[in-house]
Parts: sequence; C-alpha cells; structure tokens
Amino acid sequence: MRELQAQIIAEMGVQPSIDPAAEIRRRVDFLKEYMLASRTAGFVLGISGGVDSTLAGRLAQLAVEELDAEGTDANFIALRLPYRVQHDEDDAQAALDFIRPKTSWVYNIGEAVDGFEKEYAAMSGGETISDFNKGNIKARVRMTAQYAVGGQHNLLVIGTDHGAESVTGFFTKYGDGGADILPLFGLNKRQVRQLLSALGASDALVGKVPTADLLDGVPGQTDETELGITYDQIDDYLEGRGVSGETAEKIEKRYLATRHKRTTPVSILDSWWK
Ligand SMILES: Nc1ncnc2c1ncn2[C@@H]1O[C@H](COP(=O)(O)OP(=O)(O)OC[C@H]2O[C@@H]([n+]3cccc(C(=O)O)c3)[C@H](O)[C@@H]2O)[C@@H](O)[C@H]1O
Ligand SMILES: Nc1ncnc2c1ncn2[C@@H]1O[C@H](COP(=O)(O)OP(=O)(O)OP(=O)(O)O)[C@@H](O)[C@H]1O
Ligand SMILES: [Mg+2]
Repeated sequence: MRELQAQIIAEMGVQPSIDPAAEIRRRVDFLKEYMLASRTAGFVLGISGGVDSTLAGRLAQLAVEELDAEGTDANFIALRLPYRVQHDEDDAQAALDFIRPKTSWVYNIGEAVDGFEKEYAAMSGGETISDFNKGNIKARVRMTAQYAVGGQHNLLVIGTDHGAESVTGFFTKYGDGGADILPLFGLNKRQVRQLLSALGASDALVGKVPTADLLDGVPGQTDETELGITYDQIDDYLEGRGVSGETAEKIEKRYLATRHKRTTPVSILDSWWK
C-alpha cells in the first residue's frame, strides 16, 4: 500500500469491513454518553434526504428514545433547511418518515441567503456572488440555523462528516463542516449505506445518489460529477484496496489541498503546513 494511503486511512479511522449492528450500537452509545457528559439536552440536525443525514438523524432519534426510557429527558430536533423549494423534497420527507424525529421543524434559508446576496451587491457596487460561492453561503446559513436552534434549546449540533467526505475536504468550511459531534466519523460511504440498511431504511433511501445540491444553476449535481472520482473509488482507497495510481493521486491531491479544513485555524504555533 502507498505510504500516504496508510497514513490517510489511519487518520480517517476507516476499517476494511464492519459489523453494522455493532457500529450502530457504538455510535448510539457515543451520542448518549457525550450528551450526558456535556450536560446538554439533546441534538439538532439538518435533514436533506441524503444518506448521511438520514443515518445520523436515525441514530440521534434512537439515542434520545433510549435516554428517555432510561429516565433522562432528551430531545432531537430534525430541521428541514430547503433553499426556496427543494427539487427532491419527496426524498427529504421519506427520510423524515424513516427517522421519526421527536421534533421536526422547517427553516427555509431562501430569505436569509438572498438577503445576504442583495446586501453583498450593495456593499460592493454591484459585484455578483458566483453560484459556487453562493452554494457555500447556503451551507453556512444552514449551519447558522442549526446553531440558532441549538443555542435556544441547549442542543448539540450534529455534523455528518465521515471518511469518504473528510478525505477529499468535500464540505464547506464552517458550513456543514461546522458542528459539535460527528457520529458517522470512521465510516466510508458504502458503510453509511450498510448501517442504514441494517436499520431498515428503504432501498430508495439507502440508494439515494449523493449530492451537495448547492448550485442554483445545476440542481442536484452529483458529488461524483463535481469530484471527478466515484465514491466506490474513494471507499476502496479507504479500505486499503488497490486503486489505480491516477485515482490515488486525485484523492491525495485533494487530501493535501484541504488539510486546513480538518484542523483548527492555523496559528503561529502550527507547523503542519510547512
Ligand atoms: N491553505 C489554506 N489555509 C487556510 N485557509 C484556507 C486555505 N485555502 C483556502 N482557505 C479558506 O477556505 C476557504 C475555502 O473553503 P470552503 O469555503 O469550504 O470552499 P471550497 O472548498 O472551495 O468549496 C466547498 C466544496 O465543498 C463541497 N461541498 C460543500 C458543502 C456540502 C457538500 C456536500 O457534500 O454536501 C459539499 C462544495 O461542492 C465545494 O466543492 C477559502 O475561502 C479560505 O477562506
Ligand atoms: N436541503 C437541506 N436541508 C437540510 N439539511 C441539509 C440540506 N442540505 C444539506 N444539509 C445538511 O448538510 C449536511 C451535508 O450535506 P451532504 O450532502 O454531505 O449530506 P447528505 O445530503 O445527508 O448525504 P449525501 O452526501 O449522500 O447527499 C447534511 O447531512 C445535512 O445535515
Ligand atoms: Mg446531500
């Protein structure tokens, strides 16, 4: 195996094979134990209809149900965070039906994002924010909405980052990358699907094609199209399997370019970037 591949696998904590039932138990326990240790009242998470938030949402709901049964009041607020009308709203509703969250709210980010864009144009004498940059603003407004709910109700913000996203830095810094607790870390994408399947999610939810869905111009653009790498390739790489040199180089190039996203802001005491 390539030396950098071994180092990346260790950092991402991905195992070549997993026992889905044991992973579900371990992650529900982690949510419960951390909630108790942090003296918070539960969790908040945006539900998009994608596999990551469907799994993290169901784990959070199981954690609060167990805590309630054990005599500790806990809450889970699932947030729909559409930008205006989401093109695959039906899938998001199917995800909520599967998660069965204790509380479910909708915060439409349309007004906040468009208001931001308008004020930006006024400030800059008419500069237009690119669709790509606006996509990152959408992700950061979603983060702000989750922290607003968390701040009001003493809840931890769940993040859905895991090995297959972290390795390529395929998230918005302080957007979906901004969270308090990461119950999916250590998994790759196919393992996320394995856990969802073990929890009884429908084939449609388990097989949902990953999309960041951040662009006005290309609704539902697939992650694989933007990345130019497939999740199967990323998953194979993270399981220590052989992938072509070209694929390994693409993954490693993204990994090295996005190190700043996987750490705290660089300070004069850091040397990792040298
Ligand atoms: N070397 C460096 N050291 C320290 N900071 C550095 C830096 N280079 C850039 N930066 C900072 O980082 C910023 C760029 O990072 P960032 O704002 O994240 O922006 P960026 O990485 O350019 O874009 C985010 C990517 O993540 C994808 N994404 C986002 C959200 C969700 C999902 C999903 O899968 O659902 C995917 C999105 O499609 C896009 O490809 C720069 O504007 C700068 O502030
Ligand atoms: N439209 C949305 N409504 C609510 N939350 C969202 C929305 N879009 C993104 N999010 C939040 O941002 C996180 C990151 O998005 P990401 O696309 O990586 O995950 P996903 O949609 O759950 O799964 P997938 O990666 O398979 O599409 C989501 O897990 C979710 O918590
Ligand atoms: Mg998505």
